Amino acid sequence: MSRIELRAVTKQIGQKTVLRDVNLKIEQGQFVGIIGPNGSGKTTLLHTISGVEQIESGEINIDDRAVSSYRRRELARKLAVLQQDGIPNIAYPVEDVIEMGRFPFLDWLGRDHSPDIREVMDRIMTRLDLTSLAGRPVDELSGGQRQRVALGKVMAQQPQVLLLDEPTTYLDIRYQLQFMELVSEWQKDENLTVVAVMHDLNLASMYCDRLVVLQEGRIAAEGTPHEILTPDTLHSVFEVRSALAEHPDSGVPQIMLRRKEQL
Ligand SMILES: Nc1ncnc2c1ncn2[C@@H]1O[C@H](COP(=O)(O)OP(=O)(O)OP(=O)(O)O)[C@@H](O)[C@H]1O
Repeated sequence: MSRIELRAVTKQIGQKTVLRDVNLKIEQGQFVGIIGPNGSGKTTLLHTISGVEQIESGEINIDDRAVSSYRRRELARKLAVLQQDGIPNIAYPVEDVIEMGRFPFLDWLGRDHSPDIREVMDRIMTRLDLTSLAGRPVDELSGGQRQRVALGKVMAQQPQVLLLDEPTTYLDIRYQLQFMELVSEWQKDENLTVVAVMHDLNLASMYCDRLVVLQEGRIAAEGTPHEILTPDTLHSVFEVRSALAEHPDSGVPQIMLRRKEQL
Protein backbone atom coordinates (compact mmCIF):
# COMPACT_ATOMS: atom_id res chain seq x y z
CA MET A 1 0.00 0.00 0.00
CA SER A 2 1.32 3.41 -0.95
CA ARG A 3 0.55 6.29 1.32
CA ILE A 4 0.30 8.67 -1.66
CA GLU A 5 -0.37 7.56 -5.20
CA LEU A 6 -0.87 9.69 -8.32
CA ARG A 7 -2.09 7.99 -11.48
CA ALA A 8 -2.04 9.76 -14.85
CA VAL A 9 -2.67 13.14 -13.26
CA THR A 10 -3.28 16.04 -15.62
CA LYS A 11 -3.92 19.57 -14.44
CA GLN A 12 -4.95 22.51 -16.56
CA ILE A 13 -4.78 26.16 -15.46
CA GLY A 14 -6.60 28.30 -18.01
CA GLN A 15 -5.33 27.22 -21.41
CA LYS A 16 -2.12 25.83 -19.99
CA THR A 17 -1.46 22.19 -19.12
CA VAL A 18 0.56 22.51 -15.93
CA LEU A 19 0.81 18.79 -15.02
CA ARG A 20 0.92 16.10 -17.70
CA ASP A 21 0.36 12.43 -17.08
CA VAL A 22 2.07 12.42 -13.68
CA ASN A 23 2.45 8.98 -12.08
CA LEU A 24 4.01 8.83 -8.65
CA LYS A 25 4.02 6.52 -5.63
CA ILE A 26 5.27 7.65 -2.26
CA GLU A 27 5.57 5.14 0.57
CA GLN A 28 5.11 5.82 4.28
CA GLY A 29 8.24 7.23 5.90
CA GLN A 30 9.93 8.42 2.71
CA PHE A 31 11.46 11.88 2.36
CA VAL A 32 10.86 12.90 -1.24
CA GLY A 33 12.17 16.08 -2.84
CA ILE A 34 10.40 17.67 -5.81
CA ILE A 35 12.88 19.63 -7.87
CA GLY A 36 12.75 21.36 -11.25
CA PRO A 37 13.00 24.75 -12.96
CA ASN A 38 10.74 27.73 -12.18
CA GLY A 39 7.27 27.17 -13.56
CA SER A 40 7.70 23.40 -14.01
CA GLY A 41 4.64 22.62 -11.84
CA LYS A 42 6.17 21.78 -8.44
CA THR A 43 3.82 23.90 -6.31
CA THR A 44 0.85 22.83 -8.41
CA LEU A 45 1.78 19.20 -7.80
CA LEU A 46 1.86 19.83 -4.03
CA HIS A 47 -1.50 21.63 -4.21
CA THR A 48 -3.12 18.73 -6.04
CA ILE A 49 -1.82 16.23 -3.45
CA SER A 50 -3.19 18.41 -0.63
CA GLY A 51 -6.56 18.59 -2.36
CA VAL A 52 -6.45 22.40 -2.68
CA GLU A 53 -6.42 22.17 -6.49
CA GLN A 54 -8.76 19.93 -8.46
CA ILE A 55 -7.41 17.84 -11.33
CA GLU A 56 -8.85 17.40 -14.82
CA SER A 57 -8.05 13.74 -15.16
CA GLY A 58 -6.27 10.96 -13.31
CA GLU A 59 -6.41 9.91 -9.67
CA ILE A 60 -4.79 11.03 -6.45
CA ASN A 61 -5.12 8.64 -3.54
CA ILE A 62 -4.03 9.02 0.06
CA ASP A 63 -4.11 5.65 1.83
CA ASP A 64 -5.97 4.13 -1.12
CA ARG A 65 -8.76 6.70 -1.02
CA ALA A 66 -9.31 9.60 -3.41
CA VAL A 67 -8.06 12.83 -1.83
CA SER A 68 -11.24 14.55 -3.06
CA SER A 69 -13.38 12.17 -0.96
CA TYR A 70 -11.93 13.29 2.39
CA ARG A 71 -13.70 15.85 4.53
CA ARG A 72 -11.47 18.81 5.38
CA ARG A 73 -10.82 17.90 9.03
CA GLU A 74 -10.34 14.25 8.22
CA LEU A 75 -7.68 15.14 5.63
CA ALA A 76 -6.04 17.61 8.04
CA ARG A 77 -5.45 14.74 10.50
CA LYS A 78 -3.49 12.90 7.84
CA LEU A 79 -1.76 15.67 5.99
CA ALA A 80 -0.25 19.07 6.82
CA VAL A 81 1.14 21.74 4.51
CA LEU A 82 3.85 24.25 5.29
CA GLN A 83 4.58 27.10 2.88
CA GLN A 84 7.64 29.32 2.26
CA ASP A 85 6.50 31.87 4.79
CA GLY A 86 4.68 29.49 7.07
CA ILE A 87 2.64 31.92 9.17
CA PRO A 88 1.45 35.47 8.66
CA ASN A 89 3.09 38.31 10.55
CA ILE A 90 0.49 38.60 13.29
CA ALA A 91 0.56 39.82 16.90
CA TYR A 92 -0.60 36.45 18.35
CA PRO A 93 1.61 34.75 20.97
CA VAL A 94 3.77 31.86 19.81
CA GLU A 95 1.98 29.24 21.91
CA ASP A 96 -1.47 30.27 20.65
CA VAL A 97 -0.32 30.05 17.04
CA ILE A 98 1.07 26.56 17.59
CA GLU A 99 -2.19 25.51 19.25
CA MET A 100 -4.04 26.61 16.10
CA GLY A 101 -2.56 23.47 14.54
CA ARG A 102 -4.97 21.46 16.72
CA PHE A 103 -8.03 22.58 14.68
CA PRO A 104 -8.72 19.10 13.21
CA PHE A 105 -9.10 17.71 16.74
CA LEU A 106 -11.42 20.35 18.24
CA ASP A 107 -15.08 19.65 18.95
CA TRP A 108 -17.82 22.07 17.91
CA LEU A 109 -17.19 24.20 21.01
CA GLY A 110 -13.49 24.44 20.17
CA ARG A 111 -12.39 22.04 22.95
CA ASP A 112 -9.52 19.58 22.52
CA HIS A 113 -10.31 16.29 24.28
CA SER A 114 -7.03 14.52 23.48
CA PRO A 115 -5.80 13.22 26.88
CA ASP A 116 -2.15 13.96 26.19
CA ILE A 117 -2.53 17.42 24.61
CA ARG A 118 -0.44 19.24 27.27
CA GLU A 119 2.33 16.70 26.83
CA VAL A 120 2.19 17.04 23.02
CA MET A 121 2.40 20.84 23.23
CA ASP A 122 5.26 20.78 25.76
CA ARG A 123 7.21 18.32 23.63
CA ILE A 124 6.84 20.52 20.56
CA MET A 125 7.85 23.70 22.41
CA THR A 126 10.93 21.99 23.86
CA ARG A 127 11.95 20.27 20.66
CA LEU A 128 11.75 23.50 18.66
CA ASP A 129 13.44 25.49 21.43
CA LEU A 130 10.42 27.80 21.68
CA THR A 131 9.66 27.51 25.41
CA SER A 132 11.29 30.85 26.25
CA LEU A 133 9.38 32.50 23.38
CA ALA A 134 5.97 31.03 24.28
CA GLY A 135 4.34 34.38 25.16
CA ARG A 136 6.08 36.51 22.51
CA PRO A 137 3.95 37.88 19.65
CA VAL A 138 4.89 36.21 16.40
CA ASP A 139 5.40 39.55 14.60
CA GLU A 140 8.33 40.31 16.93
CA LEU A 141 10.27 37.20 15.90
CA SER A 142 13.01 36.78 13.31
CA GLY A 143 12.24 34.90 10.08
CA GLY A 144 14.05 31.82 11.38
CA GLN A 145 12.10 31.79 14.64
CA ARG A 146 8.82 32.36 12.79
CA GLN A 147 9.43 29.40 10.50
CA ARG A 148 10.10 27.30 13.63
CA VAL A 149 6.70 28.39 14.98
CA ALA A 150 5.14 27.43 11.63
CA LEU A 151 6.76 24.01 11.98
CA GLY A 152 5.39 23.76 15.52
CA LYS A 153 1.90 24.49 14.24
CA VAL A 154 2.02 21.64 11.73
CA MET A 155 3.58 19.33 14.35
CA ALA A 156 0.60 20.09 16.64
CA GLN A 157 -1.59 18.86 13.79
CA GLN A 158 0.09 15.42 14.24
CA PRO A 159 -0.10 14.51 10.55
CA GLN A 160 1.28 11.37 8.92
CA VAL A 161 2.23 13.27 5.76
CA LEU A 162 3.98 16.64 5.64
CA LEU A 163 4.01 18.70 2.44
CA LEU A 164 6.65 21.45 2.34
CA ASP A 165 6.73 24.17 -0.30
CA GLU A 166 10.22 25.69 -0.44
CA PRO A 167 10.24 26.00 3.36
CA THR A 168 13.77 27.40 3.67
CA THR A 169 13.55 30.13 1.00
CA TYR A 170 13.72 33.08 3.39
CA LEU A 171 16.15 31.58 5.88
CA ASP A 172 19.89 32.12 6.24
CA ILE A 173 22.12 29.06 6.01
CA ARG A 174 22.13 28.41 9.77
CA TYR A 175 18.34 28.41 9.94
CA GLN A 176 18.03 26.44 6.69
CA LEU A 177 20.09 23.67 8.22
CA GLN A 178 18.31 23.91 11.58
CA PHE A 179 14.90 23.71 9.88
CA MET A 180 15.85 20.68 7.78
CA GLU A 181 17.36 18.92 10.82
CA LEU A 182 14.16 19.47 12.81
CA VAL A 183 12.03 18.07 10.00
CA SER A 184 14.39 15.14 9.54
CA GLU A 185 14.35 14.27 13.28
CA TRP A 186 10.56 14.43 13.33
CA GLN A 187 10.37 12.32 10.17
CA LYS A 188 12.56 9.60 11.68
CA ASP A 189 10.87 9.59 15.09
CA GLU A 190 7.32 9.37 13.73
CA ASN A 191 8.01 7.60 10.42
CA LEU A 192 6.49 10.68 8.80
CA THR A 193 6.16 10.92 5.02
CA VAL A 194 7.67 14.18 3.76
CA VAL A 195 7.21 15.63 0.27
CA ALA A 196 9.22 18.81 -0.13
CA VAL A 197 9.52 21.21 -3.05
CA MET A 198 13.14 22.32 -2.92
CA HIS A 199 15.25 24.74 -4.92
CA ASP A 200 18.47 24.11 -3.03
CA LEU A 201 19.71 20.91 -4.63
CA ASN A 202 22.55 20.43 -2.16
CA LEU A 203 20.14 20.51 0.79
CA ALA A 204 17.77 18.25 -1.14
CA SER A 205 20.61 15.79 -1.65
CA MET A 206 21.46 15.83 2.07
CA TYR A 207 17.94 15.12 3.33
CA CYS A 208 15.87 13.38 0.64
CA ASP A 209 15.77 9.61 0.07
CA ARG A 210 14.42 10.20 -3.40
CA LEU A 211 14.20 13.10 -5.86
CA VAL A 212 11.48 13.66 -8.44
CA VAL A 213 12.40 16.01 -11.29
CA LEU A 214 9.60 17.99 -12.90
CA GLN A 215 10.10 19.59 -16.27
CA GLU A 216 7.26 21.35 -18.09
CA GLY A 217 4.72 19.51 -15.98
CA ARG A 218 6.10 16.03 -16.61
CA ILE A 219 8.24 13.80 -14.44
CA ALA A 220 11.54 13.92 -16.30
CA ALA A 221 13.41 11.65 -13.88
CA GLU A 222 13.20 10.14 -10.41
CA GLY A 223 15.62 8.27 -8.21
CA THR A 224 18.11 8.65 -5.39
CA PRO A 225 20.18 11.85 -5.18
CA HIS A 226 23.11 9.82 -6.59
CA GLU A 227 21.04 8.79 -9.60
CA ILE A 228 19.52 12.21 -10.26
CA LEU A 229 22.15 14.78 -9.43
CA THR A 230 24.48 14.19 -12.34
CA PRO A 231 26.00 16.93 -14.54
CA ASP A 232 24.08 15.54 -17.55
CA THR A 233 20.67 15.65 -15.85
CA LEU A 234 21.36 19.08 -14.39
CA HIS A 235 22.34 20.29 -17.83
CA SER A 236 19.27 18.91 -19.57
CA VAL A 237 16.84 20.10 -16.86
CA PHE A 238 18.33 23.38 -15.63
CA GLU A 239 20.67 24.20 -18.55
CA VAL A 240 23.66 24.69 -16.26
CA ARG A 241 27.14 23.23 -16.26
CA SER A 242 28.19 21.63 -13.01
CA ALA A 243 30.70 19.41 -11.29
CA LEU A 244 30.01 17.06 -8.39
CA ALA A 245 31.73 16.46 -5.10
CA GLU A 246 30.95 13.91 -2.40
CA HIS A 247 29.67 15.22 0.89
CA PRO A 248 32.46 14.51 3.41
CA ASP A 249 30.06 13.16 6.06
CA SER A 250 27.51 11.13 4.11
CA GLY A 251 28.96 10.75 0.62
CA VAL A 252 25.83 12.20 -1.02
CA PRO A 253 26.46 14.31 -4.14
CA GLN A 254 26.98 18.04 -3.76
CA ILE A 255 26.85 20.33 -6.75
CA MET A 256 29.31 22.99 -7.74
CA LEU A 257 28.05 25.27 -10.45
CA ARG A 258 30.49 26.20 -13.19
CA ARG A 259 30.68 29.65 -14.65
CA LYS A 260 30.32 30.33 -18.33
CA GLU A 261 33.58 29.80 -20.15
CA GLN A 262 35.49 33.06 -19.97
CA LEU A 263 36.30 34.43 -23.40
N1 LIG B 1 -3.21 30.83 -10.84
C1 LIG B 1 -2.53 30.66 -11.97
N2 LIG B 1 -2.92 31.24 -13.12
C2 LIG B 1 -2.26 31.03 -14.27
N3 LIG B 1 -1.16 30.27 -14.37
C3 LIG B 1 -0.72 29.68 -13.27
C4 LIG B 1 -1.37 29.84 -12.00
N4 LIG B 1 -0.69 29.11 -11.08
C5 LIG B 1 0.34 28.54 -11.74
N5 LIG B 1 0.32 28.88 -13.05
C6 LIG B 1 1.29 28.44 -14.07
O1 LIG B 1 1.49 27.07 -13.91
C7 LIG B 1 2.85 26.73 -14.15
C8 LIG B 1 3.39 25.95 -12.97
O2 LIG B 1 3.39 26.80 -11.82
P1 LIG B 1 3.96 26.31 -10.42
O3 LIG B 1 3.86 27.45 -9.48
O4 LIG B 1 3.32 25.03 -10.06
O5 LIG B 1 5.49 26.03 -10.78
P2 LIG B 1 6.73 25.84 -9.82
O6 LIG B 1 7.56 24.76 -10.44
O7 LIG B 1 6.31 25.67 -8.43
O8 LIG B 1 7.47 27.25 -10.01
P3 LIG B 1 8.47 28.06 -9.06
O9 LIG B 1 9.72 27.23 -8.95
O10 LIG B 1 8.72 29.31 -9.82
O11 LIG B 1 7.80 28.28 -7.75
C9 LIG B 1 3.58 28.05 -14.42
O12 LIG B 1 3.72 28.18 -15.80
C10 LIG B 1 2.65 29.08 -13.87
O13 LIG B 1 2.78 30.28 -14.60
